[in-house]
Amino acid sequence: MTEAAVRIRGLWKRFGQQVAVGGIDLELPAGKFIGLVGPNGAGKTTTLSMVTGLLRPDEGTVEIAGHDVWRDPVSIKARIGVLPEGLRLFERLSGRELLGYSGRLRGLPGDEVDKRATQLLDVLDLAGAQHKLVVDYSTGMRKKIGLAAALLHNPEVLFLDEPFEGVDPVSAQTIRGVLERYTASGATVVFSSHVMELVESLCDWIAVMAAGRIRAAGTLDEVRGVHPTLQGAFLELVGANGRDTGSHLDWLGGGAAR
Ligand SMILES: Nc1ncnc2c1ncn2[C@@H]1O[C@H](COP(=O)(O)OP(=O)(O)OP(=O)(O)O)[C@@H](O)[C@H]1O
Repeated sequence: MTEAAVRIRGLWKRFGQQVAVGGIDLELPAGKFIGLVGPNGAGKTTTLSMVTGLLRPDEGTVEIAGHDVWRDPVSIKARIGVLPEGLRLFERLSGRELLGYSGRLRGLPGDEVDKRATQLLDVLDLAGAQHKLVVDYSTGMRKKIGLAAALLHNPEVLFLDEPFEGVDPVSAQTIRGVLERYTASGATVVFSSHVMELVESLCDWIAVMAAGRIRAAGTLDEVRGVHPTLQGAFLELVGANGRDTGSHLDWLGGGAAR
């Protein structure tokens, strides 16, 4: 039995009448590349926000490496790295300054921060843009500098909300390599994505969410079950098989304005 990196029990979050997360119990195994997948509005971001201490749950507990996220926030924050959705960065700092600031905030010595920042900027192909202000970065560059800031203190568990969105294929390959190396050393990556092929090729372990609940969780083979692809299993698990794909939009196409 593998040790759990993250233990979620009875997690709930409501926004008014809307139940965003409706009672999740989940243990995420340590040292794995874990994919959290689900359709739009399934509750992935809300779950990740509660798990990383960014959003207070209505009910339930989350433990990371045996520490309660909401009772022991300081020790948790030293152990995790987070690339949140809608990442807010210090826009008026350059990429290098941002890493310098993040590293010092984490209590790392200045020369170690400089060394790690140089290596991360190189690996993520941001060295040429390191003195540019973050406000002038492209979407993909923002993801990469956010990822570098999340990795700088070598966390035990890394949480990434849609890390590959807006990232070009070359950078995606690099990010993948960095993350594979990171998990091979025993660390855990938890990431959310809509791209099933990507999840299928990267993840050892998957949790499928829909309407605020976990529909399936386990190894890739367990979640795929009898389906040849994760996409097939996903569509069945979230109840989207046989859904109308727009056949009634008979006015669409052909280019003639009518
Ligand atoms: N701050 C908020 N106020 C009100 N409703 C919210 C809020 N945040 C999320 N919700 C609602 O909670 C539900 C889950 O949203 P969430 O962003 O967690 O889904 P998601 O799985 O991350 O979706 P996506 O894949 O589209 O990013 C949605 O119905 C959403 O409208």
